[in-house]
Amino acid sequence: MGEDTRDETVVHVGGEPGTPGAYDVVIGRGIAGRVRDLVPESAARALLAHAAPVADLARRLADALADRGVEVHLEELPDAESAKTIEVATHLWGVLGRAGFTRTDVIVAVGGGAVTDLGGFVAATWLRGVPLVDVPTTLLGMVDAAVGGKTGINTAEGKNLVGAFHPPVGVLADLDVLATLPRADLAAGLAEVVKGGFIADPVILDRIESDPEAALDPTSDVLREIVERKIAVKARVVTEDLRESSLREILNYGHTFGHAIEQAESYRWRHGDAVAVGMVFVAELAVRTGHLDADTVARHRRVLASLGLPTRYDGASFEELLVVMGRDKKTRGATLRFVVLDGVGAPTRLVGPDVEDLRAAYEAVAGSAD
Ligand SMILES: NC(=O)c1ccc[n+]([C@@H]2O[C@H](COP(=O)([O-])OP(=O)(O)OC[C@H]3O[C@@H](n4cnc5c(N)ncnc54)[C@H](O)[C@@H]3O)[C@@H](O)[C@H]2O)c1
Ligand SMILES: O=C(O)C(=O)C[C@@H](O)[C@H](O)[C@H](O)COP(=O)(O)O
Ligand SMILES: [Zn+2]
Repeated sequence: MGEDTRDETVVHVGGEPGTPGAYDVVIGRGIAGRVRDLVPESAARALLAHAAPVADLARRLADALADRGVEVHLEELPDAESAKTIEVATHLWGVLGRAGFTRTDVIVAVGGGAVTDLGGFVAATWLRGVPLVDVPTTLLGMVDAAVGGKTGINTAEGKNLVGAFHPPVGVLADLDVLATLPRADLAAGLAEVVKGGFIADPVILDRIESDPEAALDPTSDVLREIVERKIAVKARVVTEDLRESSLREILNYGHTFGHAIEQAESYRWRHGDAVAVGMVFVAELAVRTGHLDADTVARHRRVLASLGLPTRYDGASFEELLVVMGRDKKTRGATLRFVVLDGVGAPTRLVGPDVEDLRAAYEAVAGSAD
């Protein structure tokens, strides 16, 4: 493992440092060696579960932990969403059981959001909870999935329907690992960054609008600034409301429709792409229900399109998507609930919208040009 440059920013999440559920997100460049500091001293064993494209990084992290005397078990996972299954979780529980993992041992998840969600779920459930270190290697993982403690897997009925809140003990976001990430995955990560702009931090939108190409360049200062801003938004929200009793719902902006697209398309759509369309849908819904002005909807389409993200969808029918949206975790009884905006940075809830308003928003998304 090379020398650290210690070009890093630390965002703290949770209560006082050292208290349960509190942890640091370390953001920087050339900082992979910091994994040694994030893995608890007490860990005698580490399960290092990783995505295939970052196998070299995983090996280097494993070597760094082995140098510290940790017994490391490396496991390469099926790609992307196919990692988030009960079969993969069962396989990892078997690895942990055979190796005798105890409550002081650690799981290190190295990959995109799919790997950190799955690794986090296994950490949450093994012995009812063991320490988790997240090393996100996609932009989306860094700005969203690895921060906040939501872990989970998919079932046949929908996205993330099984899971647990299980905060990591540390998150290592080394922007250098984004060098190999395809542009389409960078853009998908930026969809969640844009979400952070619309719900809480308009400066994010200003930065992207001023220079979308810089936002897509993992070596740029612009990308670093908006990554740090988005992580700060998420840290503030989950520190106040880890278990999504209220405020945390704002992080689900665009997700009710987005998750329905993902399931309807059998997870062939990237999560960030689906969320991009989901934000346009819910902005259209907000206009129809008297919350938002048309200019802000147009701004959604403009900023997303400037990053090459989709803003329209006409695959599955409205009726099909409505059924899936009914299984969204914000639904109460038969009442659908959406996060909508009263304006940029002013999220609120829309409870039980009229089905004709939902249909009109769907038609606006199905008919609009990218
Ligand atoms: N828990 C949360 O709060 C939360 C938040 C947002 C998203 N998510 C979940 O995250 C998942 C999406 O995450 P994602 O967008 O990172 O997708 P992903 O994990 O599927 O990764 C996208 C692709 O990039 C590859 N990859 C990873 N790192 C790479 C690298 N450095 N270079 C080249 N390729 C690399 C992966 O192998 C995969 O093929 C979804 O399942 C979504 O539900 C969870
Ligand atoms: O952290 C949250 O809370 C979010 O809603 C962040 C989302 O970007 C993320 O996709 C999350 O996994 C969605 O959660 P779910 O509860 O709708 O499954
Ligand atoms: Zn998301």
